[in-house]
Amino acid sequence: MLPTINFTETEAYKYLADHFIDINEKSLKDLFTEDKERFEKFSLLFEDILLDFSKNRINDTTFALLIQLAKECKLDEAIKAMYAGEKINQTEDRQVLHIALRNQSNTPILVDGKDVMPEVNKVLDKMKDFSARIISGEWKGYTGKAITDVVNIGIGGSDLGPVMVTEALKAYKNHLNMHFVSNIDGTHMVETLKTVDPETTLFLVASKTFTTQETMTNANSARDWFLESGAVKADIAKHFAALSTNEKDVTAFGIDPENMFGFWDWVGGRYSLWSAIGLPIALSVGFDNFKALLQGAHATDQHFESTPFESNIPVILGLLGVWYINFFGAETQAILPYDQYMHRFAAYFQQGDMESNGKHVDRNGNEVTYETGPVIWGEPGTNGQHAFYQLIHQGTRLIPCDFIAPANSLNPLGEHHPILLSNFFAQTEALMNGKTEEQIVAELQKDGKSEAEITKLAPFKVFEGNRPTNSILLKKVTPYTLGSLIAMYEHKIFVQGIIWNIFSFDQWGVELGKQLAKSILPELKDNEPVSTHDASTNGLINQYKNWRA
Ligand SMILES: O=P(O)(O)OC[C@H]1O[C@H](O)[C@H](O)[C@@H](O)[C@@H]1O
Repeated sequence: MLPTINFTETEAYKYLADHFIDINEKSLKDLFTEDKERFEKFSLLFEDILLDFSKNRINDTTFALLIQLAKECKLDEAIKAMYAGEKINQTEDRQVLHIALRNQSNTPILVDGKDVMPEVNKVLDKMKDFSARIISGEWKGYTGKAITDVVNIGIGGSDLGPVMVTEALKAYKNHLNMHFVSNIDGTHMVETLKTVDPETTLFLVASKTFTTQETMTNANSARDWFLESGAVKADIAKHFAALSTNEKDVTAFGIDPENMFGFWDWVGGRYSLWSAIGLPIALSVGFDNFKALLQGAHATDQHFESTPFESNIPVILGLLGVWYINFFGAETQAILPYDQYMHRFAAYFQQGDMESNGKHVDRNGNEVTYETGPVIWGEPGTNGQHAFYQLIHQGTRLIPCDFIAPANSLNPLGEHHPILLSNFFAQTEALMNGKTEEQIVAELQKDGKSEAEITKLAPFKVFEGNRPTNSILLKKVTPYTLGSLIAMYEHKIFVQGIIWNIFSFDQWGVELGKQLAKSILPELKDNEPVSTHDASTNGLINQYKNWRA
């Protein structure tokens, strides 16, 4: 069982609330002037990842109080409970053991007294064997040709992780063409099928439950398309595999259980890329790279489990988020990777974070009296700079940003990478220091502007600065480093969920819309006007019925 402490009633919270008044007066610039050791104190090197959190609105006292907050909220007990396989997903009565999927040390992890590692390793071995046969061309389609294209059909956690990682690791990719169909919008499937050949395409039906409406509808359409190509039912075994926990429905769909890659209900959908759901990753970059991804995540898991909070990266990232959300009133968190390959990283953590911590009821079942999970958003640099950074620099909201960049490019092309990184360094510096009115005036005077022009323009050109950022510098984007980085963000989400006293591993909030869609679907069959809903919904449905061809 997880502790159920209201963090706003802790000693640390009360001190932090007072201390916030002091810190809120201070500029980051002053904090750097006051403390020459600031970078050394507030940065951590973990293997090939440097986290610099010195450009945050904290000082020694803030840091100590945040650590105290984590301790008072019994974060240590919560971490132990997760690693020990306790059923910390209490509303679904399940363990939370994505750490077992990447437990490369292979130490026993018990679920209801039974070590899960032999099963985990069995599926990994099956993935290894299967991916090798597909990649080498030994596996043949129904007309004897090797597989050239893989279409993953899944949504949410059965899509976003594999998409994000296969994109992030594109530089390590083999000849297989990867496609991902998630949306129920027929366009997604139709446009994908236009580019593939049934004789050389492998479909992966990825669904933890194997009941998700979008995925099952897409999978049925893919199977129909395949059978219309001249293939017969028996050929399905050569072109369809399932990544699921639900063997019964996989078999009913017509997929050979031999082609089923299983996982378990103690793997949350948004934490499942390390399981059989990661098969598209293993196919795209080879199993050794997939294993390296797991190893990187495992290294973070060990760090998170055993490092004192003061130098524990996920703990620090989580606490900084709490500091901004609950004391400064920040509503969002931007994730800004300066790496084109990582262009889906923020989208991935939109599900990871917002589905986990978008909760308004605490672990006692009471309405919370404080803010919880932030809105996660972001785009790769430098594109974002030319789009929304204006608001980050000069808008009215405080937006904590994580800047992520690799020191080495996987595509060194002329001066591109130094230019990219100069922007990465410049942005956090600009956000911190801003630009004062005196600096602006001096600049305008130098440009020969008149006093009248200077007075008119200066206020618009001031940057108040003092905007907090984390910088995460990676030596290079490798499968291992990426695995470590993803796991850091996962555990950060866990830390925040514990502090906020919410359940991070259920997702009841996605159910209502699904239920209503199911009851509306039969109403769309005929052209009779509906009157069973509110006026707005009736009006929309009836206009749709009028307009549809
Ligand atoms: O893998 P599936 O069972 O098809 O689920 C796919 C997705 O569906 C749901 O809407 C959940 O909110 C997600 O957490 C999940 O990842």
